[in-house]
Amino acid sequence: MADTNGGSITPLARELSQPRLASAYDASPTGPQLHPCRMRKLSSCASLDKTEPGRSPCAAEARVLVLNTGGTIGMTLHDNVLAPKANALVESLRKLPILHDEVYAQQTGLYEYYGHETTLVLPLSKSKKRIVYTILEYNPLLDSSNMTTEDWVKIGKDIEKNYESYDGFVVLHGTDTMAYTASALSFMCEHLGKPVVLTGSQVPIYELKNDGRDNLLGALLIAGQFVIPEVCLYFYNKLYRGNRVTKVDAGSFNAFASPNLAPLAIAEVDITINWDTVWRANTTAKFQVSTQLNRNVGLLRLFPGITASSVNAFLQAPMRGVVLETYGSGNAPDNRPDLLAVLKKATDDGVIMINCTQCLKGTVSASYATGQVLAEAGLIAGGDMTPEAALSKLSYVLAKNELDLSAKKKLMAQNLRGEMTNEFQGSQLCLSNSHFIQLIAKTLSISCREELAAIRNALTPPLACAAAKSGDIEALDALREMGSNLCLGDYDGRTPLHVAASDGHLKMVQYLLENGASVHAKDRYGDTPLSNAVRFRQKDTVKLLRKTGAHLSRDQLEEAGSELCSLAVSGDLEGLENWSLAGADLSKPGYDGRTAIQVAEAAGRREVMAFLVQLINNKPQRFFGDFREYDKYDDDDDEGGLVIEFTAPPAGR
Ligand SMILES: NC(=O)C[C@H](N)C(=O)O
Repeated sequence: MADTNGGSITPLARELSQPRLASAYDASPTGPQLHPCRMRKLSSCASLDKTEPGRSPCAAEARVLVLNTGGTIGMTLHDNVLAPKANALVESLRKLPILHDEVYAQQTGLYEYYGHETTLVLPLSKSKKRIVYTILEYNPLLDSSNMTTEDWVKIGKDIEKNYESYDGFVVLHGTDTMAYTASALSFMCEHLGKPVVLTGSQVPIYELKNDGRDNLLGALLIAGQFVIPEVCLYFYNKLYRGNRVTKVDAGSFNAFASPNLAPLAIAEVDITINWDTVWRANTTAKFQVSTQLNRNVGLLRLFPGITASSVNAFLQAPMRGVVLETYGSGNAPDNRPDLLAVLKKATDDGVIMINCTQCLKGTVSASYATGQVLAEAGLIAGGDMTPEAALSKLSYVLAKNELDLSAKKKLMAQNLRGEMTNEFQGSQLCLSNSHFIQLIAKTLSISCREELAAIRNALTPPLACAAAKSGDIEALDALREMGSNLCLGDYDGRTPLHVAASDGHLKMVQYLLENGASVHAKDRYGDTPLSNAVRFRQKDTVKLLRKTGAHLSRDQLEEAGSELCSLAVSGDLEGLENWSLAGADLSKPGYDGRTAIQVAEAAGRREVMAFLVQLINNKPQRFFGDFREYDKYDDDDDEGGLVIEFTAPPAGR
């Protein structure tokens, strides 16, 4: 097994690991040639950072897909009213130097490489990243007041379709119903591992003084640089969890609030991510979008004197789910038997009703008799959920036809995507209070909270990586219980999952995936846990990561052709199999235009050709050796009639 160099791949080790394969391939009869794409990337990326000899050429480029659904950000005045203007946004962004670097685009052949006119690139970010973004404009563009559940489904499907090609997603959207869309998408996106950031503006981006440029820039910087596996909303320098926001101001740039959850990030001089609050992945399942939504849901706001008959009319079929907006901490009149009877009848008939407060901030609690009556009428306490979140959650849960009514009710009471605060939260032991950190702080004479947090953030990722390296799940569990975030990277951006994947600690990989680790984390070299597992030939880990939705990046897929050719020349079947399991296209040409099969043929490696044919035909990939060639292979046969028969591998292999 390859030496993983302590779980952390130094530039030197990386350089040392390449030449054997590169030279074998370069020794091919036609000699080395540079693929045009690679030439572009090498020259462009070299100009970014010449000081890191082993850095993957494109580690510093991230890709973001922008779905432009409409909203004020792209509106212009027609007959004195604002309305969306089609086909105008890309051209005006292209002229804004803070949102597009034309020189870089030209010098690096960006347009030819990405093949479309709607791709732009941000100037170099503070952390030396290039964010390349492609805008997909919807037709028609909508004022968000015109949006329906069909539009949520379209956005969800577009994210799903493009998921593997981008590092993150930005959704441009009107502010009026943005909180509803953000909430709905948060539930629809199951096992999300990448950032989806909704944003828009209060003033069109075409106007002299507007908030659209800053909002779009901030959303792009976050979506391109941080693996925040959540549907978020970015507005006026703050990143919020999408299902926690509500629009609170129609006339200010500061239009949104997240009353019951602190922002996930604040973008001031620097972008500061509050990693303690960011939702952590806990799954080994692949990302998917659930597009089934039940439209028979509604919001009903209590007011003094509301009549039982109007409530009764509202609750009639086909209504299946209702959010009742109640007073204070979830209260309703307990002296109105007529009203309570109507509510009870509806829940008895199978309508799911959620109790949410009308207050902007706070939670539904069982402290008053006036609240108790609603529980008795069969309503489910909605905790501190916003009505927008509760409504879209109902729509999502009610559409799960495989579940019975009680399972649906159970889901409604559960925290699915961080939309409600768990009761036990807050009592969690925090690492900043732990003895270990306290001791270090004392030794260093540190007492202020910020410095304590800085120590914790600096110390825990390397500790977690060390535990992952030694396969010590107990130590990781202790770190996790103390509140540390197992998806954070060390000084090289390497996360515990990178380390465990490199070493093939399968149980550890499984544990990490179930406890917040992201399969999409990239280290400073652009490597992901999957690319590490491939490099170190950890076949079972490759399989598990793939099952969890890990995939090679566009650049890794591009470069795979040359890598496969090198492996083919050296007869490295195990290496080829690992690339194949990781999703590489085995018929991808290398840098001189030949495929691995052609290179194997030129090198006289028939066993490799046979193996590749078997992999390409998707036959069971179970052997590294014994097969017998059925020699109909004819070098002169231009039709390429390759026929190879395999014997069963010997027992016990
Ligand atoms: N600021 C905005 O975007 C408001 C606009 N009416 C919309 O929601 O589309």
